[in-house]
Amino acid sequence: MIKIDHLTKQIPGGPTVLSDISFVAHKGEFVSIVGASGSGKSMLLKCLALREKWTTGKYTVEGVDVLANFFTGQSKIRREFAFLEEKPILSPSRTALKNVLVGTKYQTPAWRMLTGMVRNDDYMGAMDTLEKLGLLDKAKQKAEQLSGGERQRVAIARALVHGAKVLLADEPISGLDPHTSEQILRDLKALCQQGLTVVAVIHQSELAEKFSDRIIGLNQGRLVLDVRGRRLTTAEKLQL
Ligand SMILES: Nc1ncnc2c1ncn2[C@@H]1O[C@H](COP(=O)(O)OP(=O)(O)OP(=O)(O)O)[C@@H](O)[C@H]1O
Repeated sequence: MIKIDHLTKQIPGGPTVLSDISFVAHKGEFVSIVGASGSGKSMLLKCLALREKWTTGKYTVEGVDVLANFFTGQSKIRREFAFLEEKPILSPSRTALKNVLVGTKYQTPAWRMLTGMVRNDDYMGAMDTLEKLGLLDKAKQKAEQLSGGERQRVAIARALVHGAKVLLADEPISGLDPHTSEQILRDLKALCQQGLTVVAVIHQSELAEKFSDRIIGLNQGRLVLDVRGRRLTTAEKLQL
């Protein structure tokens, strides 16, 4: 379980961009973060990924205080939490399969990223994962020839192959057409049913309602909604 207690982030010498945020995300849950532009969604996700520091507050994973424990806290997050960028960074001249196998700088040693060398027995797992995400026929295609939705799914496959138990996705469907957006969210939902935890920034609240188990709503850095297992009421939507 991921647990955030009273997290506040103040930019040094600047504004407070997250104020007193508390929520939990259980294993296998699909949690959407919604809110207007500038409400702090990406900042919250980056704090969860340890890409940003917060000012006060406690972050625990499986009961372990993340900041107080290096190996069972910070190191575990770096190993098991994958951050999915809005526009995934793939190596354009490498195939989808090679991108999945090689991993990112957070997932794999630098020498492997540079040389592209992988173990033969890793191939089967990568192909299985690409198949699960409907990309088997694209495995040998160069990343630069893939569509936006396919690139996003390659990034998801890459995270899974490198052992991600939690996906932190920053607007994973931004710029994609409605059909592809739903396909990606359906894939993520199916992975949650297999035990993956997903925390995703989603701009369209109707898609968040359709696919997520829990909706966290932010307004000007404050948590204004924490809704589980149902759609948002009109009054709740007005709070965003
Ligand atoms: N380094 C920084 N210095 C000052 N302000 C910052 C910094 N980083 C973020 N902010 C501010 O924090 C607020 C929240 O930013 P964040 O990117 O989390 O918003 P968001 O909800 O993800 O917005 P969007 O939906 O437009 O991507 C914004 O007002 C932003 O300007």
